[in-house]
Amino acid sequence: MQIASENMNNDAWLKLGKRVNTLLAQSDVDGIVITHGTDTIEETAYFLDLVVKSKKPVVIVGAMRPSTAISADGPINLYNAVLLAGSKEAIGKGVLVTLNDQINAGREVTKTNTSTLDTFKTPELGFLGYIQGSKPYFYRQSTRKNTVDTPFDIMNLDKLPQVDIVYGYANMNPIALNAFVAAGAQGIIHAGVGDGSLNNTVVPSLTEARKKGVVIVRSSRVGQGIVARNGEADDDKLDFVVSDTLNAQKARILLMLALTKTTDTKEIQKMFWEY
Ligand SMILES: NC(=O)CC[C@H](N)C(=O)O
Repeated sequence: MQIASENMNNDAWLKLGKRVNTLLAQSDVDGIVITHGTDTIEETAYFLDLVVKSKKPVVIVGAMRPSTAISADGPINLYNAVLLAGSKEAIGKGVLVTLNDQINAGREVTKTNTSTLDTFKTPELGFLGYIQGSKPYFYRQSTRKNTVDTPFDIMNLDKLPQVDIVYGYANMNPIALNAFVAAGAQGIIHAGVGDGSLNNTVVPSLTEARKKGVVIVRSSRVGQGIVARNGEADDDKLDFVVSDTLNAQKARILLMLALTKTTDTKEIQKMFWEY
């Protein structure tokens, strides 16, 4: 597909995931490079990290400068991506993202700057390694399960459950949340302030939604750190799930896939601690 990545959607992810799995099952394919717009690279990377059923390298790559710019970064990024996807070092590391001579994990990478070349980062936890002189150098690896070690199988799916994101802010109101639930959301990611705090104005609607069976995940708008269970809300009583370190857009990916397996909030919580 040739789309701007702001137009990425669930159907395209399913199509891409199936294609990647089909190609990786071939013995003459050693790895895959996917070129991708940078706006939603982090979502596609985590989606594939959870649904690809192979240890062969899958590398997603983008460029921050247009090809017409002075010192465009596309050519070097693409070159690095191909060598990474063909390297032994990248086998079993999950889906990887490379730009700017750095390698990040699909679960953790996020776009941190609207425009600069060094925009892709793994805040605090750090990137996995460098590519220098046509060689990948790895220093660390995510401890979270990916690819062959997750239970998610998309090969027979033609739709993903509706999960929407509600953003927290001072003077928040429940209008958007109520609209998502009325429109059939099966899951809501609440990107709360601080460590996932809930404004009093949305608690009744969240509680009501949960009673209707909607799974509520408390994430944070901060972008770094853990949202811990029973921290800023009584998750046990409310029967909510916490996102651990996943930002809202990544929590949405995991919750969609989790809901293809179960609606049990205890099981879903375990997934957020495991993947
Ligand atoms: N720098 C880019 O990747 C282009 C941004 C574009 N909006 C996209 O994500 O597809």
